[in-house]
Amino acid sequence: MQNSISPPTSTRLHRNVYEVIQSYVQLTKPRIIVLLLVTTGAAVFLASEGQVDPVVLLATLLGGWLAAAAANTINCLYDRDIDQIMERTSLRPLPSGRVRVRDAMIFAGVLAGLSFILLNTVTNLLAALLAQAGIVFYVLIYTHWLKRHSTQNIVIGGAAGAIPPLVGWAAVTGEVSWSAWVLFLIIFLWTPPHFWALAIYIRDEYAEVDVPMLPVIAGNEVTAKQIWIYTWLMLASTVLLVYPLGDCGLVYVVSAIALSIPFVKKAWLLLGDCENTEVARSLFKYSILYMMLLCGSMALDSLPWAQQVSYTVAQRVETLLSLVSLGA
Ligand code: HEM
Ligand SMILES: CC(C)=CCC/C(C)=C/CC/C(C)=C/COP(=O)(O)OP(=O)(O)O
Repeated sequence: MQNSISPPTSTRLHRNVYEVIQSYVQLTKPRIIVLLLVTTGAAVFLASEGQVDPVVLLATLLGGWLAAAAANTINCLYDRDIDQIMERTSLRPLPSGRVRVRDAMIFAGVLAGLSFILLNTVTNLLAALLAQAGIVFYVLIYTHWLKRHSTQNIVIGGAAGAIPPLVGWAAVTGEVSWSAWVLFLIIFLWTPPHFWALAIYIRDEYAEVDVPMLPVIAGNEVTAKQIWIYTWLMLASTVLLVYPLGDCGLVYVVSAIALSIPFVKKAWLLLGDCENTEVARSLFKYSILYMMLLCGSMALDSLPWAQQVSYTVAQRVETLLSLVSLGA
């Protein structure tokens, strides 16, 4: 007989199924994947020059999601010892025992395999191999080799997080052009301000588990200076899509300039007040919004109406300049 206080068996079963699914989803670090996919999507739009094939777009996003989910699951497996100690990560599915190690391994293998099959079948081999390279780089170079051994861990290891746009570009064109490498460069240079801002306000947690993040070893002042330098390098790299590559036009230019102002302001504030964790938190949060909107502006800019706007404005400017030079 059913106990009058406990919920009926079917409700409990539903709750259990829901909790299991939730645990596996958490293992993939889903919120981070959203932004990785936004960068992939931007590459698909740019490479398609306004003629996006919805099947390619969907397959690339799904394949990219599967690969990133596999990479994050393996990272959770590898780091479960330190994740158990850090407050921020202690409730993750592996340290809290909600998912078994063996099951997580199988899950990661299945995700990686499905990613390869999907990308290779619907797009091409290069895109599939690049996604697998992203997993290998993130797991071996970042998680295994650098994370616990170098203050430059996220600079070099951060290259893994810059691979998704290469996957997107390759999925559309079958190759990786200069424009794809510029997208890679933008995300590569964005990663230090993104992560070190966070590392400044959770420095003690990393110190507790002996992970040599820059603020732990070199202090906040050095980290804030590095953030300042990388911010400018990253902003300079965003120009390359306009000149010399000519991939983006007016919508992107206006957005990139507007979005860069708060970035510089927050990095500047941190430079002057590097112990202020609220400023660091605000820069970390803004770095995410910045990348999301910058990629959105690239996608918008690739659409025919935006190309038309850029063309019309360029023509008017040219006419104006020739009138000015005639008058001079
Ligand atoms: C080595 C490079 C990177 C490191 C070490 C890093 C590290 C982190 C960490 C520790 C967090 C906090 C996660 C948490 O609270 O559990 C975070 C959040 C986040 N990261 Fe990164 N990150 C890197 C690169 C990237 C890249 C390339 C992207 C996407 C393009 C990205 C997107 C995000 C997003 C969207 C969040 C917020 C997640 C949330 O709202 O919970 N990160 N990052
Ligand atoms: C193409 C492809 C599949 C590329 C892989 C891209 C990828 C999964 C990037 C993740 C970057 C990231 C969130 C690092 C944080 O790891 P962490 O271990 O420092 O974070 P934690 O302390 O929160 O665990």
